[in-house]
Amino acid sequence: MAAVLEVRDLFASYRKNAVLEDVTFEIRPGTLTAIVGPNGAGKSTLLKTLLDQHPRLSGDVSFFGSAFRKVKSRIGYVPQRGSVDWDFPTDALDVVTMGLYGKIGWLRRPGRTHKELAMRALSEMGMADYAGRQISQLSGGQQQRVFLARALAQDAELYMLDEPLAGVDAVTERVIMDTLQRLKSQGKTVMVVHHDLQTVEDYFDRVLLLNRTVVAHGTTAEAFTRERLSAAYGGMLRWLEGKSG
Ligand SMILES: Nc1ncnc2c1ncn2[C@@H]1O[C@H](COP(=O)(O)OP(=O)(O)OP(=O)(O)O)[C@@H](O)[C@H]1O
Repeated sequence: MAAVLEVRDLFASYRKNAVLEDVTFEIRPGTLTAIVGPNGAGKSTLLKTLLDQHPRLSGDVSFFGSAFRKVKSRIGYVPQRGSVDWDFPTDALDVVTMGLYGKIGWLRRPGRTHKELAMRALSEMGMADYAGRQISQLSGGQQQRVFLARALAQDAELYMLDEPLAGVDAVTERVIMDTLQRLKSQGKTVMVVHHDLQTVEDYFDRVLLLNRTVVAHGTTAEAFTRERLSAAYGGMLRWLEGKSG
């Protein structure tokens, strides 16, 4: 089957500081992949560069065999919660409805069916009761659920999430992971920047281990090994001492 995402020889930097160097990998449909690596490894920059939010110096990126701008509506992106202005005066339902703009068209106003789609996505995330709540008045975990509802409403084929589990409680973590597993079982493709090494093996079937370049990529059993992790993190990882395999 054709790749959902193909990345070849990708380089990116901030001014003169190289962040991504010669990044090459391919994501197949129906997979759930954790993007793992130390702080500053370039995980967020990778997502932003793939999604044309950060310039690439060189390299090729194709989604479904096309450039990002041609297939945008098939890709749902959930940025890091901290990168968003949550004081912006809008409510949860509007945030989700705005995610539908690719479908609505920029010149048309959302109609009743769009609001219904958005409500359904909020309900799936257990957030229906908060539809009319200003987003500044939601907890971190609730904001994260609204963000995921927005991506769900978009009905994308590929979902890219930047640390969706950061700072959320155990219930929200469960809701989010169940949702991602369900998307996978529906044949969708999901890529998640993930920090908690303890849960990688439980939650994900594939791992892309990144430290400026791809250190390992494959099934969790292949890529998430002691050897590969120490290559990515250096000898600094105490947690590795207790890890088998
Ligand atoms: N806007 C920016 N301007 C300059 N340098 C930046 C900027 N954003 C990130 N960087 C630098 O680029 C490198 C990669 O950052 P990035 O946020 O992509 O890493 P990350 O793997 O997502 O890190 P973390 O796990 O801490 O979120 C870091 O050294 C960071 O300091």
